[in-house]
Amino acid sequence: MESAFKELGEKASVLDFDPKSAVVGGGVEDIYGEDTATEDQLVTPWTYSVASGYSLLRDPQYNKGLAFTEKERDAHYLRGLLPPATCSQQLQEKKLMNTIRQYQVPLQKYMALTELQERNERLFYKLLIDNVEELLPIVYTPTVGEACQKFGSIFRRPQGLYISLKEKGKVLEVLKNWPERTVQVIVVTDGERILGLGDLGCQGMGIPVGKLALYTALGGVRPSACLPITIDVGTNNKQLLEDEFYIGLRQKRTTGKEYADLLDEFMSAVKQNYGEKVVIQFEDFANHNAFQLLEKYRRTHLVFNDDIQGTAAVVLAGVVAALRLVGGSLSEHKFLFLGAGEAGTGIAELIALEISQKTKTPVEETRKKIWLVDSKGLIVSSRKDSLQQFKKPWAHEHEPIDNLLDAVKAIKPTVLIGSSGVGRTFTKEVIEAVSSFNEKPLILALSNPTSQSECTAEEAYTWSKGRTIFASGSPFDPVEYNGKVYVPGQSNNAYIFPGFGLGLVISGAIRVHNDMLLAACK
Ligand SMILES: NC(=O)c1ccc[n+]([C@@H]2O[C@H](COP(=O)([O-])OP(=O)(O)OC[C@H]3O[C@@H](n4cnc5c(N)ncnc54)[C@H](O)[C@@H]3O)[C@@H](O)[C@H]2O)c1
Repeated sequence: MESAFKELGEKASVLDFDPKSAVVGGGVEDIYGEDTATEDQLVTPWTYSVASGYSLLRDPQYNKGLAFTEKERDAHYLRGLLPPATCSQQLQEKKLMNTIRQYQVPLQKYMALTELQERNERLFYKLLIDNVEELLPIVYTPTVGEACQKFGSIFRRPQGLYISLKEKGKVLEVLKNWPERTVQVIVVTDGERILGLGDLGCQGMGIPVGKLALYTALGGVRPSACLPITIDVGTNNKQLLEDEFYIGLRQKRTTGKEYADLLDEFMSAVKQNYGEKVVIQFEDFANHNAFQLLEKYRRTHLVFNDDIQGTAAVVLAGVVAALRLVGGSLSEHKFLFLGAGEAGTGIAELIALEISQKTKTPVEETRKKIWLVDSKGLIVSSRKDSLQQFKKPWAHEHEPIDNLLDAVKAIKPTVLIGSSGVGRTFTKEVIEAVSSFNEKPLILALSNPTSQSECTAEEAYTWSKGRTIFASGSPFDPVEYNGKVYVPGQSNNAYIFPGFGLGLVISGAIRVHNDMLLAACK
């Protein structure tokens, strides 16, 4: 098969590699602890082997299947390796969409798309771009959640990079095993809080893979510049630990110093290998790590936590857009959240910042318009000592309330936001209560996947007698109520992270700031 490869050496840069844009980083800390951009340095060009013939048909990056033209078949030693017919990409797309639409089970559609990605990457992205509304729920929430749950059983070819405790001390070497040298966006998870499904350990890989597919389909970032990574530090999911098909480390999650050291090694290795300007998107980390990691690395790396910051930007954008229907300015509204984790407190803070900027009021004041309920009830000042750090700014003066319904009645919010990851928590009583003092209540049921949504679109419209302005994290179909069709919105960070990440890449940013998020949501 050797003859089937053409050693192109430096010429390969024309195809896939631009040495001028490649940098190696390091970063020097300045006296304020903020490090500054590293001077771009040229790196030695790699020698690339570009497949032809039989190997080309098995190289997903370049394979076109029957869409190879007669001329290409001659040029790339493909004669006889394909049936005589040629078929345009449009026709291939039509055929595949027909096949995918025939599958009744969403997971089968997911698997068909994964196989396509592994076979013919260009066609996969063409399909995704042209049919984004139809395929988004497959490669992303809700189906990707099920795919992660069953990842071990449906696992065929590895996608992305796995860094486990076994690789401690060798993370840089692992990164060097990845075939692409020019990486612009990394999405990384440790699998501890996959959607609202909890700890899925190593099987969380479906999330970075799905998110990065959207970076390409919606953001236009080249697939080869996207790197999905799962950091496997074990799992506390007993079912997975006992599952013979589980693909991850079979041990309880490591915490404390060992966890922090591995993350540290990873973050430095990324910078060393890909430079300063690679976006590192943290995804589906549990909140006890997510806030700390963001705080720790936001001054030294181009990091972005989609659950905290992406969700915040997209929800603020949604709320501002909804004001055209519900009336009033942002500062005239009162917000109540169910769920005070990454999504909830992230959104709350960005809303408070926007009001602060608009009204020239200190953010400590504007936060008072926003209330949060967690698993122990309304967050109030008497609970302050026992609250996690990220909840403390939301502990306002109020008597304790231990459930959502009473909190709704007491606070009388105009906007009700669900971000607890617990399904069916916006009950009939809750929605009726919020509808009793609002002409048009704004209700956002953000928890994913569909099974964890705080309520369905149908429940929201029916229980509010068609008055709610509603959006959800996972998509719902339009609902007919009293002879009128209501089309629910989808409030999901998928609307923002691909564009936000692209913005970071093309602007050459080296840090993420809140102003960028506010600009993105506008
Ligand atoms: N739509 C989107 O774009 C989007 C973005 C991010 C997260 N989410 C979804 O939001 C949910 C939460 O994500 P997160 O990252 O904030 O998780 P998290 O674990 O950081 O936060 C969950 C919060 O909910 C609280 N909680 C748990 N059970 C509760 C209960 N029974 N009653 C009240 N509060 C309860 C917890 O105390 C915690 O404050 C997940 O389902 C996730 O998929 C959606």
